[in-house]
Amino acid sequence: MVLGKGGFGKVYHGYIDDNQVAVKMLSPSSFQGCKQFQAEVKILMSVHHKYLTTLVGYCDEGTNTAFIYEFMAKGNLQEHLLEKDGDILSWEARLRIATQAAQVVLLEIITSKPVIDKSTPEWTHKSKWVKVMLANEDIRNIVDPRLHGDFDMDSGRKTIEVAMACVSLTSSKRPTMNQVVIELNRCIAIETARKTVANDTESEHGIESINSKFQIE
Ligand SMILES: Nc1ncnc2c1ncn2[C@@H]1O[C@H](COP(=O)(O)OP(=O)(O)OP(=O)(O)O)[C@@H](O)[C@H]1O
Repeated sequence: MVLGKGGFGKVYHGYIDDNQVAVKMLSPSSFQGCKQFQAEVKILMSVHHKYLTTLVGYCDEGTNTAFIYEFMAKGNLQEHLLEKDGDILSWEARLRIATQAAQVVLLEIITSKPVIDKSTPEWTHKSKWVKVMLANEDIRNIVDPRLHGDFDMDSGRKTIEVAMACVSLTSSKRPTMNQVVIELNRCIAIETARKTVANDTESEHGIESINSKFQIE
């Protein structure tokens, strides 16, 4: 069964003994190619992290080139974000995923793996729109409307600012991954507290306010 398709080629569902695995076959026309395959195997064999899918093996025999990963039963993030029906991810869950992803990126930076794609024309257009909304304090229009405003506005604004700063064209304006993780963790704390003290507006939880400011181009 085909699970999906990425830059290397198709990904199939399989078994090793009784364990489910995902087999990513390198297609002959793959634009990521053999060099990238070898680089990825080298990194994934040495890097282990709870937020990184584990590489359980690989095959590099003649024209048969494949990665074998542990099977992720809950599917991919994009499907969850774009899902029309069913459960949508809460703001808090999204923040946690972003923070965990940032931690992985941090790990990838430490291991010298390139991670961030350059901006596209579509992105330039979209980022201008986001900046206008941010300037107008109009973040409800930016955040997924299916959340119906069920998130803390301060945490929402800060998350968007962090995201925008991360994709600044000028590298000196981009925050470090440590800063990203710290800021997103603050956003999570605010969101968690908002839920915890929903019936107690006079919160005494001493949540740190978000004062730091990123420069956004
Ligand atoms: N370990 C896995 N467990 C379950 N499904 C997976 C797994 N790995 C990949 N898939 C499925 O296959 C699809 C393609 O994955 P793949 O990693 O090739 O693409 P990608 O995320 O675009 O990465 P890239 O193109 O950078 O290799 C995913 O979106 C997912 O649906």
